[in-house]
Amino acid sequence: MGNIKATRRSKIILVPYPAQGHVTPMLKLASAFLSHGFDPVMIVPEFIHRRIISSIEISCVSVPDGLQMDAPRDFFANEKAIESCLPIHLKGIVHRLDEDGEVACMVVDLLVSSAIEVGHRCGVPVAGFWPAMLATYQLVSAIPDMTRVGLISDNGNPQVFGPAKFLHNQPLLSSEKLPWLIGCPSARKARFKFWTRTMERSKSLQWLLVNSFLEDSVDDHVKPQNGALLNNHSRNRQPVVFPVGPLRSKHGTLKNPSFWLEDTSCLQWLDKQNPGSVIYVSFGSWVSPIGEGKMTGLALTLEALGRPFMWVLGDGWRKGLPAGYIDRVSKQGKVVSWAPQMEVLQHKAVGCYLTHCGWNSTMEAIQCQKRLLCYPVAGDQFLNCGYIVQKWRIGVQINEFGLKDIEEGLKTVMEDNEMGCRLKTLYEKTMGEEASSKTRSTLTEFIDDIQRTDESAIPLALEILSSLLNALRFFMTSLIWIIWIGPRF
Ligand SMILES: O=c1ccn([C@@H]2O[C@H](COP(=O)(O)OP(=O)(O)O[C@H]3O[C@H](CO)[C@@H](O)[C@H](O)[C@H]3O)[C@@H](O)[C@H]2O)c(=O)[nH]1
Repeated sequence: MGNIKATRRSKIILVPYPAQGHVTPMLKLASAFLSHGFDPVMIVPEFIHRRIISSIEISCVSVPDGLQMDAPRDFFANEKAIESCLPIHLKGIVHRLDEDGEVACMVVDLLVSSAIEVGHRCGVPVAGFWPAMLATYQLVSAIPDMTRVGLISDNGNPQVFGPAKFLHNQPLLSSEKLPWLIGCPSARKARFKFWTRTMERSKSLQWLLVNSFLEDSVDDHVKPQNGALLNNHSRNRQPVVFPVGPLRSKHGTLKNPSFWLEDTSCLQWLDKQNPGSVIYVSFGSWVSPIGEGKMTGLALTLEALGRPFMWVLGDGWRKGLPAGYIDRVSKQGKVVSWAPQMEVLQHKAVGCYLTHCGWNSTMEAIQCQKRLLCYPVAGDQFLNCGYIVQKWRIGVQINEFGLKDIEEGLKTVMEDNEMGCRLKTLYEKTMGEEASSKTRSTLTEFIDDIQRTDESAIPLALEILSSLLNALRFFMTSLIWIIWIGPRF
């Protein structure tokens, strides 16, 4: 690969979805572009910009989202901001950054699909980004096929009931757990509409970078060359998929992209616990609270287990904790609002991780080789859980928070010696030396591709210019003929 700085197009604009689980992998991608010699520029709403700007070494531009600074930013508030407020501001930023034709490409999280259209309108090449598992992308991109064969209705409601294989080679998934089936019927309908619009817009993309490796789910794809995948499973046009994950941060460029202050006192607490004894509990950053009844049940069960536990509980999650609970369990359990999760998972005291199965947390657990107790809550988490439990067998699913349920789950994960071996094998397969080098070369392949597009754009531009000049010459000749020569006959 040539030196990018020596060429004109050195900027890559990255547009993440405004949530921690999306911004973190996008920053890791930005960091990878930086080490390839590009100047990555992240575009984030003001409320995120304020929180991360001092801790990252990637250029970051803030954009208004039209919401009050302290207003809740749930899925639908974000959707409104992305559809109505982002495009106009983003267009101005892209024009400014591309003033001298410096932008090589825009990388847009598929969940911010209005930005795809902005990129096209500004004449900048656009690549999509999928921060989660390839299998989930395949599942949502199969929506038209699923509707056509009657698996789901036109509104996304399942027409089959119970566990089913929605795509060949994927684990069983209950039809009620399809990624858009969240909340009341009108919310489900609105989410399904969001996904159909997202996938429709993504058809205009030439490339899709996925924060995932080749899971056992890609036989609907053919491999045209090296690491890239050409999706041929649907009649619909699809972008070429580049599995560039799981993305990991390069030291120095990403100190701490956390939206919230990390409570590092939990690390000293972990230092005092016996190796492999602690249950780490966290439901990520984006999941809505699971309800007061379930919270009470989980709190009492963790206490009754008599084992040390560390629990991440943001303010909104504390409703349902028994009165005085945190003080009462303080010898046995450490409760924090936000933790330095990677350091926690790397700690030898942590024996297993009770998780919501968010994709980033799943990859971090594999990286740190921690066994999983899975309690998926919404969206892609059920499919991720299917892979963890049915395919990779590195964890078990917990359906209830009763003492017996958790005790049995713990027994299974902690006493299964083979599970440790499977985790090690999976780590090697996904993040070992060979896997990392493959990931790097897949990213290089993508970069070569955008540069080829850039080079081929110059002859195309010259060709268009020459056609315009020919047309102009023809017009002028005709005009001269009409004005000067015509009247003489
Ligand atoms: O105390 C904490 C808790 C979490 N994290 C980090 O926050 C991220 C959480 O990401 P993830 O596990 O993917 O969960 P969510 O934040 O909930 O992510 C949303 O986005 C993901 C990527 O699309 C989806 O897989 C999830 O289902 C969706 O909820 C991870 O990097 C964690 O290390 C911390 O740093 N400290």
